[in-house]
Amino acid sequence: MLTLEAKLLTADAFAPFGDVLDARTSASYPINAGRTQRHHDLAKVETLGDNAHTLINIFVSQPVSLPLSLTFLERHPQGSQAFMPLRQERFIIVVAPPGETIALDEVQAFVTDGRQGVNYRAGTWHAIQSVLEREGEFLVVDRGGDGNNCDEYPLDVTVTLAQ
Ligand SMILES: NC(=O)N[C@@H](O)C(=O)O
Ligand code: NI
Repeated sequence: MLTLEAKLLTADAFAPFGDVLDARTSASYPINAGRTQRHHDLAKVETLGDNAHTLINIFVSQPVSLPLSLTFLERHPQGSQAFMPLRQERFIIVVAPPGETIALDEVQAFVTDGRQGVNYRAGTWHAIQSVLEREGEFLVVDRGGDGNNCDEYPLDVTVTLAQ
């Protein structure tokens, strides 16, 4: 059993796994006669394989309780997957670098602050959507197309919040 304390999410710490989406820290430029700031091209959407195309989805998730017990991580070998909260929900992230196996010492846990989203790059091992405290509504951008795009890796992980 692997026990992890979730750290506050930062772009640097998350860099091996993908991108952090955050309008407070990303560059932007004015459009629409200055009425809008465009935070442009924040993450790389990957859609690989036959008939690959981008999906725009909304996930409505029920909250998880802490400590969070996981029995597997999953990956999407043919595409990235982005989660952006629509109502400033916080969520737990558990990730491991892409690869055919997962080294326990490479598994990391994070918690978002409500204004952050993430984009898992293709192949990054991750826990399924785990929103905290209340029902969460997330814009999700990921890959549609032919073939399998979801592998599971059995792994027992318990996650708490760092005090
Ligand atoms: N299965 C699905 O669409 N969602 C998962 O990939 C997830 O990361 O929540
Ligand atoms: Ni996923």
